[in-house]
Amino acid sequence: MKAGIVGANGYSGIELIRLLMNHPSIELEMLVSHSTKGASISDVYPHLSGLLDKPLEDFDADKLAERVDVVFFATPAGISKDLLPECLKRGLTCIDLSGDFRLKDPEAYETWYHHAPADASLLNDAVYGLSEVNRRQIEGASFIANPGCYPTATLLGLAPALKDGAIDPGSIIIDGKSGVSGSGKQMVLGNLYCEVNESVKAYKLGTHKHLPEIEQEIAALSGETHPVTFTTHLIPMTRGLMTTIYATMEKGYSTREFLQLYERYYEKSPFVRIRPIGTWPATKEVVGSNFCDIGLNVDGRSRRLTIVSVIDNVVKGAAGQAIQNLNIIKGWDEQTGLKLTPIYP
Ligand SMILES: NC(=O)C1=CN([C@@H]2O[C@H](COP(=O)(O)OP(=O)(O)OC[C@H]3O[C@@H](n4cnc5c(N)ncnc54)[C@H](OP(=O)(O)O)[C@@H]3O)[C@@H](O)[C@H]2O)C=CC1
Ligand SMILES: CC(=O)N[C@@H](CCC(=O)OP(=O)(O)O)C(=O)O
Repeated sequence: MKAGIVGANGYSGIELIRLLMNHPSIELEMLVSHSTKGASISDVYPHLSGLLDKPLEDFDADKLAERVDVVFFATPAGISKDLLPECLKRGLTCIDLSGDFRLKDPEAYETWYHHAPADASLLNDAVYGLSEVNRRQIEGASFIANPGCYPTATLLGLAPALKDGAIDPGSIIIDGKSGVSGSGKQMVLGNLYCEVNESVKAYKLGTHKHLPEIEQEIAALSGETHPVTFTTHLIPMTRGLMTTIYATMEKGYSTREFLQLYERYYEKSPFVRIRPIGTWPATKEVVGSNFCDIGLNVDGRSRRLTIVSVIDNVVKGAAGQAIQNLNIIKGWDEQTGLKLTPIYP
């Protein structure tokens, strides 16, 4: 099967390249860029010298349709909503890593993303690609809205408890922390070394575009719509993302009972690892891999459950989950091309 990447030059695009180069059933055929077309990908990224010397090309839906079967969009918000429909029309399988098709409500997209929304019927056609939770809808689909990085860690952390009715969906507080690659490769003053190093800062309080996405999917899991509190922090590391989630318990489970519930829910999900009682995951334990590691703790005094969920933002939070979704679409083993050992130390 042949693949194209639109936005090949960005951080998620370059991670798609790294992973797809090792996928046994995919051949990388067309790399689309915006500002560096004409150059070779290895000119822009010398770490690929001698490994991949493909040219970066202009977006052309007809050329993509002639040359590839699947297109990954790793473009900033507001781009794929215009380009992707051209590929869908031509019968291509499309996987969008941006937020353009995640929200079902076009007005919510306009409010949170400050762009005109995609066509409402297309928003309905897009399958929300949270692999472990929506596997059945993803099988055989041709159009995936890949989840955001914070929503991936958050929703995998919440899904078993919400499905069971074990926590109150109206009580959820999410404390998110991300490495700087989460912001992409564009130049931003706040991402400079001196601004980030030896510091932790909160950002986008109450305005983060992942808020409506998380609320939409909590409603899908619990059947109830509630606002959540979600605070994001920038951490001086390149990759890695942690969400620490707090929720009031509806059922009087012990930590051990919650762990059993989570083990059962993720029994057939090789990329989700549940930590044994009394241990909680660190980002370093998943970086470079498609794993989401989850640790739990019941605070009997406050009747709250604490969930700690970690991922690599560019793998499970972007490129890895996108490939996992393609594997599910095609009926291949979900782990094809993704058996990656985390990089340690
Ligand atoms: N970084 C992360 O951890 C995650 C990112 N995402 C999402 O994935 C998408 C990509 O993010 P990320 O890789 O971080 O972003 P980057 O800013 O690193 O890269 C985006 C790339 O998109 C390209 N681009 C911009 N406009 C166009 C266009 N009109 N046609 C073709 N290419 C275009 C740019 O190419 P050029 O350089 O050639 O101009 C740029 O390289 C975003 O929507 C992001 O929100 C999702 C989850 C996690
Ligand atoms: C550190 C950092 O800035 N992270 C970005 C992640 C956004 C992102 O990746 O956006 P989508 O997943 O919605 O496409 C942020 O918090 O805005």
